[in-house]
Amino acid sequence: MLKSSSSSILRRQNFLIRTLLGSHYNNQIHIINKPMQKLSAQFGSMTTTTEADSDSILRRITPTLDPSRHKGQAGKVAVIGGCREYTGAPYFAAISALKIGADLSHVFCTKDAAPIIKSYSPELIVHPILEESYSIRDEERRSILSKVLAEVGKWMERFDCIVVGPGLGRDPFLLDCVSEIMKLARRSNVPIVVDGDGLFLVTVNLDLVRGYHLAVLTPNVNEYKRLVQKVIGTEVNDQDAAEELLYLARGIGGTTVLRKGKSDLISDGVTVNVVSIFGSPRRCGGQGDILSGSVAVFSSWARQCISVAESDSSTSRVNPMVLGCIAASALLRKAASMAFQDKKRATLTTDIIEYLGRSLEDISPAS
Ligand SMILES: NC(=O)C1=CN([C@@H]2O[C@H](COP(=O)(O)OP(=O)(O)OC[C@H]3O[C@@H](n4cnc5c(N)ncnc54)[C@H](O)[C@@H]3O)[C@@H](O)[C@H]2O)[C@@H](O)CC1
Ligand SMILES: Nc1ncnc2c1ncn2[C@@H]1O[C@H](COP(=O)(O)OP(=O)(O)OP(=O)(O)O)[C@@H](O)[C@H]1O
Ligand SMILES: [Mg+2]
Repeated sequence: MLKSSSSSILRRQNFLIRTLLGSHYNNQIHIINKPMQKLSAQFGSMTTTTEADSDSILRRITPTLDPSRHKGQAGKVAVIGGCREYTGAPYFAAISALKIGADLSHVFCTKDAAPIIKSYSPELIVHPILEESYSIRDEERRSILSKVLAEVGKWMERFDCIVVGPGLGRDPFLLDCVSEIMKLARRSNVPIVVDGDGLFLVTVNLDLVRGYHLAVLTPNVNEYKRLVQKVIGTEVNDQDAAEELLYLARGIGGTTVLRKGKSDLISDGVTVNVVSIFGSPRRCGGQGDILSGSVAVFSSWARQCISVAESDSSTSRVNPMVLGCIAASALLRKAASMAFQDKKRATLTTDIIEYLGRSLEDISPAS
């Protein structure tokens, strides 16, 4: 890790952050309730911010199980991901959405990944429509691209949110198709959670999400590093983590960014929130996929909640994508902690998924 005192790059970054954000944005580092907790203890940040009151957010946005509601009203989400190498990631994201309470969960994946993902669960609606370069001829590209778009287009407006990237892979033709799917989602005002290889794509072409307030990026340590390099042009600076994230989110035009780590930091360029509830010391793969599926559901619920309470000006100022991130991060950590209590070193992502329901039940009981 670079030290700010020893790096001219970091000095430049600090200067940029302070100049561009100025005191105005420092004042808006947001505090969603709860006792003050200095981030400096963890990050050495010059910013004081607080732990988000995730329990009250979870209670506020989780819909009641009302018998008058019909299928679909609790959320319809889609995961765009799943290829030859990765079939677990899209499954984890899509099944987590259902376990939290969404009504329908789709997966749009490559043709060869589809039967495998279907075999994991009959609950998922799996569309075998994407193609990788190895399986097509050059002259077929254009017609396949339009077929993919027509197929996804039939569904797009029905979705409350799409998750782009878990287990997507990095095949160039596949990523071209997914870029077009993201543009379609934007035109249809469908929120987009970008994770995994979707972040690789977005880091190469930031315009896919720039200025889109219904997008959330959920980078892990490597994905965050690449984003910071691309947007800010520096190395990651953990000394001023909150300011850096604020600056990054503003650099992408107000897109929400959830930086995953020991504590999860969330910013939309206006506020910075932290979720640091104890989770699990196990770092098995797939936990980020649970998170992206969960953000899709909770941000959809937060949007519903805010649109119902639109007359209340204090609620309508709140960014539903930020609320969705706080709720998802907290729920995952609570579920991970329960799974670890039970399974200890043997804890795997599938074990954590099994605790999502109980974790939410403790905060927002079904009846
Ligand atoms: N079972 C599955 O199908 C899974 C598939 N996954 C998918 O795998 C693809 C690549 O994701 P990655 O997260 O590996 O991509 P990254 O770009 O984060 O990782 C690339 C490399 O960095 C390493 N790395 C990852 N996390 C690290 C950390 N915290 N500190 C230091 N090094 C780290 C990895 O081992 C890998 O060699 C994505 O599409 C992702 O969704 C993952 O979600 C894990 C589970
Ligand atoms: N050091 C840590 N301590 C506690 N929790 C952590 C730590 N690192 C990550 N997490 C939590 O684990 C979850 C997944 O983060 P992680 O960085 O593993 O994502 P990822 O690499 O994208 O995962 P995936 O393997 O699904 O791609 C996040 O919600 C984060 O809060
Ligand atoms: Mg990941």
